[in-house]
Amino acid sequence: MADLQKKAHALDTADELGKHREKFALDAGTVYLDGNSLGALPAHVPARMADVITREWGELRIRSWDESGWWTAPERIGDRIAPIVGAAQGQIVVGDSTSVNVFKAVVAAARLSADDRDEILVDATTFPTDGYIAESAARMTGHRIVPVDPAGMAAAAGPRTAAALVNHVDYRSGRRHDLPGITAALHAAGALAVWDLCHSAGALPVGLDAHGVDLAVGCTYKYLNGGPGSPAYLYVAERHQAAFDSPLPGWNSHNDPFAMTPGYEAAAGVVRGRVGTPDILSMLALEAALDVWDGVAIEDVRAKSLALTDFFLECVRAYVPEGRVTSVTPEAHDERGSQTALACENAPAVMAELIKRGVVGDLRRPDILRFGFTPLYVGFADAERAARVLAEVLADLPA
Ligand SMILES: Cc1ncc(COP(=O)(O)O)c(C=O)c1O
Ligand SMILES: Nc1c(O)cccc1C(=O)C[C@H](N)C(=O)O
Repeated sequence: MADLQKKAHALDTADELGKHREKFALDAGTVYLDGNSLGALPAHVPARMADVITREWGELRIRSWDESGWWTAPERIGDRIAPIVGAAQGQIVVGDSTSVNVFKAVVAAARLSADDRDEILVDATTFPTDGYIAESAARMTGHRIVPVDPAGMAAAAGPRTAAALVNHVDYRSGRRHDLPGITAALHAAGALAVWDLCHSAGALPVGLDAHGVDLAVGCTYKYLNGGPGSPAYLYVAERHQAAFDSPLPGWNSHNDPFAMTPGYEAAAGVVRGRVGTPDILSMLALEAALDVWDGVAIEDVRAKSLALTDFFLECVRAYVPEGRVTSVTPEAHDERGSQTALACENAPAVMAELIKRGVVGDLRRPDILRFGFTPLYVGFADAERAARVLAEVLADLPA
């Protein structure tokens, strides 16, 4: 135990990203490993929100749509997210929930594809909302959903495939899927690639432009720390924007919204991914939260994320008796996101007790303990403590 604690100390001392932790509101008594569900609060956000509420809303009122830049916030904040996911400017718009953006992206992909293609492949292991929404979208566009395990996605794409909706990192297992390979295979089959980045954006490089992704969606409340219910985003590759035909053509995506004409005319660019009035308070909290990324390279975040999950597993192996937990997250670095998922008997009771003892992960029923590692604020001593407390809890609870 002392050896691993010493090692954690050495790793934390050498960690260039360690200094970012002080930017977050965290308490020393808690190891927070649930940033893959709700990211921690960047400490400067409350002051910014006080200004938004008292001055921008309270004093400027309606003038803030122009003078405080409220109207253009969805594109402006999209451009802040862009470098984190490897996109050039002008391709990401922020707003609505991930679910709503899945709907826009799947319908738009179906409309962008050739008429004789009637299948939409969907990650069979997807977070449920993507599956539900894709199924409804497909019914509306006259397509058929084909559930496919991501490992078989490249092989499943064929002449009838219009598009595929795939998660970059699986919410449950933490498995990272092969975004470049699957995207290339879909393109070779003449289909479009739609990616859900909820569990990868802010945790690892995505390379949307470099890999030729067509459309993508993601949330901002996990590794981007935007806050509970912060707006999601939609990526539309520049080459698709002119033909992007939104199924939700609200007035905010109109070419001249304040003309208030009865006929719809889509705005140019990614603005056509907007729908109605943006949720400005959440959006501006997200914008402020993104300040923590100034000067941070996503490659460095990835390197630390892998080191953290490696070290956590090393500590689990050292402390937890063989057979009590089984990692369902792949060992191979290129198949892993930024979480470790451990299958465990009696998992609900184990997670409840972990949380009581200050180690906050979460449970995915029936038997998965999820531990998310956010490299900007989680350190190696946290990983060691989490594994140690897990071993103590398991020793105190019957198998
Ligand atoms: C992969 C994935 N997609 C979508 C969502 C959620 O969508 P929404 O933001 O609409 O709740 C989550 C998590 O909540 C998720 O993990
Ligand atoms: N979005 C969430 C919420 O509103 C409440 C509780 C959890 C969430 C989540 O984000 C869950 C998460 N997507 C997951 O991977 O399980």
